[in-house]
Amino acid sequence: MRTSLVIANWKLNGDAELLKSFAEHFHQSEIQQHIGVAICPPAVYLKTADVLLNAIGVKVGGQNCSEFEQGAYTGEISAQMLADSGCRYVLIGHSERRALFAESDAVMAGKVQQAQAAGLTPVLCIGETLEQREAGELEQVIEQQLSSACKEVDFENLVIAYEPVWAIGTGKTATPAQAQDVHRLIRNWVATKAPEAAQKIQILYGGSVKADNATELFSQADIDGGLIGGASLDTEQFAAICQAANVKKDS
Ligand SMILES: O=C[C@H](O)COP(=O)(O)O
Repeated sequence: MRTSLVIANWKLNGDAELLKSFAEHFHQSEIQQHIGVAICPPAVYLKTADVLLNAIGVKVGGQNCSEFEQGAYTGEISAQMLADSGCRYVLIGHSERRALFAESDAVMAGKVQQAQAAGLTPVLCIGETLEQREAGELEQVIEQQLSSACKEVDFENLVIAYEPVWAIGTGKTATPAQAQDVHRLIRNWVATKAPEAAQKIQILYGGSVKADNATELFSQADIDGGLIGGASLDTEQFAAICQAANVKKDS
């Protein structure tokens, strides 16, 4: 059985007070005893998150890591530094990194390898733009993003997040059927590389997930939870999304 995973991506938002509010809420609700729950705050709050959240079973993650292990790379944070700060996960290749910071497919493999070498679970983010979808390039884009990033990867220690770019922060969610189709495509692609891991790998959906659409999305056969942006800044709404993910899938 696959257990669900819900990850909060705070992006360039949040502060120590919001972390405290999360900690209080999850200390009470204990949903993290039934599904995986993680939070990716801005890097300067990771140690605070480590202290407040790891103790109650909510995992912590970075929003990005360097493709380099160490050296003269001003402003970068290595995967090992994230691990040292209490992280279990790191987001790799979020569409905002790709579009706004010119991260190409070419650097993804290095980041995934660095993350796994540091003992982190990379959360590889992939997804198509509206133009690509309308041009009939969906499958090609998804497979290209997967194959560029998954070189010498351990599929047993990988999470994939499907985030259609046109659904991120726009209020336009993919329909459950649209999302399920792509999640199945992703699982089938993983099966061609690692058949056993394909049934176990958690594939998350991201893009305007809210408390009121989470249940239908998470009930799809190949959707194993979510990567939540805007709605993760509201503790109660994020907790409701976590409750909606409390379903197990056959593996
Ligand atoms: O990492 C999260 C995704 O970018 C989704 O963001 P959103 O929930 O604000 O659409």
